[in-house]
Amino acid sequence: MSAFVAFDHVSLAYDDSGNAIEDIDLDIHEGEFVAFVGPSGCGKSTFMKLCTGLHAPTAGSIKVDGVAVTEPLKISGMAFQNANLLPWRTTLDNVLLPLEIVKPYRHQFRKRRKEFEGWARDLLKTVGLADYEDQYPWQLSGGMQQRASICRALIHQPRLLMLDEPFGALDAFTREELWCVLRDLWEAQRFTVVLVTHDLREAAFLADTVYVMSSRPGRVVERREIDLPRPRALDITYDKPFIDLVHELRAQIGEIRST
Ligand SMILES: Nc1ncnc2c1ncn2[C@@H]1O[C@H](COP(=O)(O)OP(=O)(O)OP(=O)(O)O)[C@@H](O)[C@H]1O
Repeated sequence: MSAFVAFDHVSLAYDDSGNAIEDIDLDIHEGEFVAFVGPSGCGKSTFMKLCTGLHAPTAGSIKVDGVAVTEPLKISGMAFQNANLLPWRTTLDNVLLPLEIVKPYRHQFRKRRKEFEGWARDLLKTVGLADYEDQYPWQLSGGMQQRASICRALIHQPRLLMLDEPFGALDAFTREELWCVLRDLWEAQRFTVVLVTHDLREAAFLADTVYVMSSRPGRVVERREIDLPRPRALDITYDKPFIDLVHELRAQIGEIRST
């Protein structure tokens, strides 16, 4: 299988203080769900910026879908720790936003608005927000806002979904609920996912492959395939194989932090 995202010995130095990430060499296949974990400051967000063309590498090269990344990618959707919904727009209108901005949809927006609203409504229904389409962000809980933010990231049917700590600000129960929301969306649509997280359980539950990064300069020190069968139910997170796996990942990061 050829790589969908290909990092070929990539390094990035933001300034003359040295590399933020160094010699990242990896392939992500189309439809794969990968997670990046590592100590704070190891370069997880930097990896995302490189992957989506928000920064250019200082060494090495990056290809997405066989094409060198030289400008911001149009085939990606993104969600972050803060939902960042626009407070003056309803949930539905927030979800529609990328279609007003991203090519080729923006030129068709007026003409196809009803159809696009249908897409947004379908997504909102999938994540349990059917009754909140007309509410404003301040009328939603943090978990609901993050659900809407994931819908917004997916509305233009991106082939690559980039998630930077998307559930980091949520309580443990809501977080686990949203793992399942994301799992179901991914099972149904099989877009490629790059998830950056501090939560090792989250990485192990959701991902096919977990990359562990070292402290600055961030290098990939471990590639771990998660061979737990799919679809995965939350219950598996209480089973021994899962707990052992998370312990191993934790021990590895502990080692990195102490060196
Ligand atoms: N725009 C920038 N200019 C200069 N240095 C930067 C910039 N962005 C990040 N860095 C540095 O690059 C390194 C990696 O930062 P990055 O945000 O990618 O790490 P991270 O693993 O996502 O961190 P965290 O887990 O704390 O979110 C850090 O040392 C950071 O200070």
